[in-house]
Amino acid sequence: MSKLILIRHGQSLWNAQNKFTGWVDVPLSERGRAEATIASCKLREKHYQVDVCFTSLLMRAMETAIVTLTECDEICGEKTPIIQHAADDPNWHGWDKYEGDHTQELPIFPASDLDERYYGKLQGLNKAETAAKYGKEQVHIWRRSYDTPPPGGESLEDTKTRVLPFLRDRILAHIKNGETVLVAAHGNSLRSIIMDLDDLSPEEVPKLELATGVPIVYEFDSETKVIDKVLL
Ligand SMILES: O=C(O)[C@@H](CO)OP(=O)(O)O
Repeated sequence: MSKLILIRHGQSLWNAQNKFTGWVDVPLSERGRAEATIASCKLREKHYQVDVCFTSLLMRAMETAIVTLTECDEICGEKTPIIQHAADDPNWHGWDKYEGDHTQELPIFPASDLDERYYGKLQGLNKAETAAKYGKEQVHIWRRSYDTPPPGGESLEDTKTRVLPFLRDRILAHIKNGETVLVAAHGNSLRSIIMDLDDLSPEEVPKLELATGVPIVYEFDSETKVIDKVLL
């Protein structure tokens, strides 16, 4: 049975400082790495084996993917997770030049399509201070409404517009093959995916909150229809 395991990155240093992060490339905190370790153990307990992994280009999602896949490495089977960088730099001398045994590799594909929502002028600001300045209600609209973007940034609708083609063309292609896919990404790129899979309306999605480092596992039937969803 195909599975899609979604994981929001573990706590980042700016999550810990309550700052808007968006596209700023902030690494995990110590707690964030511990959350990814716990996620890895939970996946092992369930005997899940990952066939392919997708992450955003941002370090906090990549770190989460690597820790999740390597802490309890049974979830990779006997395979080695290897990052498959996009080879569009002419000076790139990377994995595509290597002609080894690709059957022993678990590919990790980093993709900007899965990046966090761009938070525009709010990036780097403290969330509580911003709420004190502009009002709690306004900041809640910027953070959780479907179609109102934060100043100079992306709305959830904008984020969903770039995430969904990637979900359909890249991620669900593996689900159709009966594979187990791990996606390590962000609150709002994952909200976009969950909105689609759970068929949530723009009125329902503001209530959807995702904890850091908690795997959400979807199971699909052979028609790529969701038949089960569990939070580990
Ligand atoms: O700051 C951000 O990039 C996101 C996720 O941490 O914040 P929010 O929860 O407001 O969407």
